[in-house]
Amino acid sequence: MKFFYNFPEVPFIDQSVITIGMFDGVHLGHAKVLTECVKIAQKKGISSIVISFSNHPSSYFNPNLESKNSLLSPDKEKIQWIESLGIDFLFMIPFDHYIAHLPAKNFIEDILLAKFGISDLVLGYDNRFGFQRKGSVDFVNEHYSDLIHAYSIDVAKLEEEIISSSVIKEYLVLGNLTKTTSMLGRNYSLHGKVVHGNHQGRELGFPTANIELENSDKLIPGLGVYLSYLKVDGNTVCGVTNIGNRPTITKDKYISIETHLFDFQEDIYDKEVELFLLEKIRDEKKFNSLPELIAQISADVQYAKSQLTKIHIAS
Ligand SMILES: Cc1cc2nc3c(=O)[nH]c(=O)nc-3n(C[C@H](O)[C@H](O)[C@H](O)COP(=O)(O)O)c2cc1C
Ligand SMILES: Nc1ncnc2c1ncn2[C@@H]1O[C@H](COP(=O)(O)OP(=O)(O)O)[C@@H](O)[C@H]1O
Repeated sequence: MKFFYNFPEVPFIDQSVITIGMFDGVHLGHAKVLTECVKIAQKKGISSIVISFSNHPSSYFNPNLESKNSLLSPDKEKIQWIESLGIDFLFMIPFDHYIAHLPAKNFIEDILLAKFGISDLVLGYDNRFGFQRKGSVDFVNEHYSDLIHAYSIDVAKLEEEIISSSVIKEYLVLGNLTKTTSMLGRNYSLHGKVVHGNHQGRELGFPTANIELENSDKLIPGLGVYLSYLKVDGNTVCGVTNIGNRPTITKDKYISIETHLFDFQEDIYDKEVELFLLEKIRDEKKFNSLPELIAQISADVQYAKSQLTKIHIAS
């Protein structure tokens, strides 16, 4: 797959199937839409194109609502997941004044037709595009049916609940990894680098790899202790992760993400890692003494190890 951060200046291709959307998280609902694009493209022998945005439309309309603007999948991850579904071209354009005010008619005529020779448009059940969200399957069928076949993809649900990026974000904030995993179709993960902490973990008997996130826009799940595994140097190592401000030791203002890895003694400072979260074990707590914190972490480790006997983690 090839990806670009701007629309091409000149006509790019003469026939294509296109979908448009933020696709944050590339969850199972998104996968249905993207897979349909690939299917149509293969059947017709044409290219599949995704038009997405490098910033969330909500960050344009509500720039101050930071929590709402965090992403399940910043660019790098979005590119990876969209590519894995077989899409040919991804355009991640800034959601700016021009895009926000571009009427659906111009979106279709100046971009979809002029630059990409669109023959098929696939949209999710509630997907809209163009100024005031006027662009839809009905709009295309009404005005452009001689040029474009427009398809709407059925809503994807999990146990009667609509799968959506905002619902997944809510589950992550609540620490519900079971729902998150089922809606994403994979484990939620955080990319980052192992950095130095206060070097206290070792003294407590539980060294922790402190992870600095690669992307500050990435949504951090709710504070607490999680059953998890870490990919480092091509190896998969299980452990327990604390996400929080460590009220027992020092109430940090910032949130730290730190993982104690099982049966592991290596120095992994400065390594690039991917941390996968499987299950929330408990909320973070302020203990009255260090021995109480240590006893609780021991219990967390014991519980996590017993859970790990019941699940398979692909290496
Ligand atoms: C599994 C696990 C659970 C933890 N739970 C708590 C907690 O409930 N409350 C707390 O204040 N700190 C908690 N911590 C954080 C420890 O206080 C932290 O690991 C210690 O401050 C070492 O930090 P360092 O890596 O910067 O040296 C937890 C850490 C781990 C690994
Ligand atoms: N079992 C382990 N789990 C996590 N990190 C480990 C482990 N064994 C060794 N390490 C290394 O030790 C570091 C953590 O030690 P710690 O005393 O908690 O220091 P820091 O406060 O800098 O994180 C990790 O970053 C990693 O390089």
